[in-house]
Amino acid sequence: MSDVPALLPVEEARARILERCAPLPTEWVSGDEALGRALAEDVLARRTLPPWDNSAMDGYAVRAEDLRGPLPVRLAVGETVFAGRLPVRELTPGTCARIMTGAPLPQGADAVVMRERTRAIAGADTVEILEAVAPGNFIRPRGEDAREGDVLARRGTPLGIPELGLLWAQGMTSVPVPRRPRVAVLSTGDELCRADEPPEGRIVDTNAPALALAVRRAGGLPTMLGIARDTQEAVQEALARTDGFDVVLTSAGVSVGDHDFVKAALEALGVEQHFWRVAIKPGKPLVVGQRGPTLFFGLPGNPTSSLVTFELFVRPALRRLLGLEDVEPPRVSGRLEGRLTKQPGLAHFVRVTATWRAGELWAKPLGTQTSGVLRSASAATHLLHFPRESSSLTDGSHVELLPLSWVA
Ligand SMILES: Nc1nc2c(c(=O)[nH]1)N[C@H]1C(S)=C(S)[C@@H](COP(=O)(O)OP(=O)(O)OC[C@H]3O[C@@H](n4cnc5c(N)ncnc54)[C@H](O)[C@@H]3O)O[C@H]1N2
Ligand code: MOO
Ligand SMILES: [Mg+2]
Repeated sequence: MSDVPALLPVEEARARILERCAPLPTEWVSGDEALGRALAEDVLARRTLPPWDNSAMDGYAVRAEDLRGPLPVRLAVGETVFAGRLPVRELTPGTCARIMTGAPLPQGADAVVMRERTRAIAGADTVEILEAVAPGNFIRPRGEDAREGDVLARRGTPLGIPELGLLWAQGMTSVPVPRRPRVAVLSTGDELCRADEPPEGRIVDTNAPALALAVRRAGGLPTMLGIARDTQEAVQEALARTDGFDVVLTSAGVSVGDHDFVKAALEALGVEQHFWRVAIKPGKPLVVGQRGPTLFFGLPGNPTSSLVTFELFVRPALRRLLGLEDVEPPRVSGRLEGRLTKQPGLAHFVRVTATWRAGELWAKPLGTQTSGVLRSASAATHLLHFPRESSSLTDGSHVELLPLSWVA
C-alpha cells in the first residue's frame, strides 16, 4: 500500500516522542502534592542534622580509654542526659553519663555502652561497665543526615516518602517540582455514548474515562472533552479547543477506515506529524504530532490498544514532563508459562498474569488477546514483550515483562 508509511520500531517511536518532551515550569507545592514527583532544582541543606553527636542506644556515654583496664570497670555517673535536653557536664577520666537514645553526647565522651552491657550498683552513683568499646561505638555523628550548604537532593530526584522527610526536617514545607501536565482527553466515534445515557444501539465510551484515570495515576491532570462525532469538522472543532493543554489524547479514528478522521483533522489544524504507525500489536495505528508546546497522541480506538499505547508512549512522555529521569517503561525478567507463536513483523505486547514461583516470575498469557475487548487487559499484571522478528517462544522461555501501571 503506497499511502501507508513503513512501521516504526517501538523504541524509535518512543525516542521520537521523548526528544520533544522537557520538564514543565516549576511550581512550589506541599509534601502531600509533591509525592511521586521529581525535584525541579537542586536543594541545599539549610541545617546540619543531626545538629550534635548523639547516642544510638540507651546506656552510658563513656571515654573509651577508661575501659582499657581489666573488666568490669567502675565509673562514676555524673548526670543523666535525655533526648530533648542538653548535657551540662564534661566527662573527666573515670566518669560517665547515663544517656538515652537520641540525647546529645556530653563533652569528653567518645563512645556509648548499651545498658545491657552494664550493671548498676544499687544505692551508688556508680556503674560497672562489662565490655570495652572502640571510640565512636553507638554514636550517631553530627551531620550524618545533612550538612548545611551541601546538596541534599539533586534536580530530578523522585520524591518518595524518605526524600520528603529529609526536606521536611530542613523546615521545607513546600518543594519545587515541575507542574503537572494538563492533559485533554477526547473520544471520537458515532457509535459512542456516555455511561449514563441509554445506549440505543450505541456502546459506552470506556476509553476516555480509562485514559483519564491512567493520566491521573501517571501524575497528570486530565480534562475530558467529551465525544466528537465521526466527521472531520467535529473532530477538528473539538481539537481546536485544546490551547493551554500540554498533551492531547484522542482515541479512535486513526486507522484507514472511511470514518477515520483524526489524522486529517490534526493536519488541518497545523499539527506537525512526528509519525504514524508503529510495529506493535496492539496499537499499530498510533499517530503522534505536535503544535507549539502541545503534544498530540491519536491513540487507536480499540479499548486495549488505547491502554497499551498509553503505557508504552504516553506515560513515558508524562514522566519526562514531570521532570522524572527514569521514564522508560520498567522491565523485569520472567519465564513464559506455555508457548506463543506469531508472524514476524510486529512486536507483540501480550497481556499476562505473572506470579512468583520458586524465585522466578512466571507469566501466563490471558485467554483472549484481542484488543477490541477490555477483558484482554483485565487481570493482566504485565505486558510480555514478544520481539518483532521472533515467531515463537517455547514453554519456559526467558522473557521481558513490563509491569502495568493500571493494575489495582
Ligand atoms: N484495514 C485495516 N483496518 C484496521 C487496521 C489496519 O491496519 N488495516 N488496524 C486495526 C487496528 S490494529 C486497530 S487498533 C484499529 C484502530 O482503529 P481506529 O483507531 O481507527 O478506531 P475506530 O475504527 O474508530 O474504532 C476501533 C474500535 O474501537 C471501538 N472504540 C472506539 N472508541 C471507543 C471508546 N471511546 N470506547 C470504547 N470503544 C471504542 C470502536 O467501536 C471500534 O470497535 O483499526 C483496525 N483496523
Ligand atoms: O493494534 Mo490494534 O491495536 O491490534 O487492535
Ligand atoms: Mg478505524
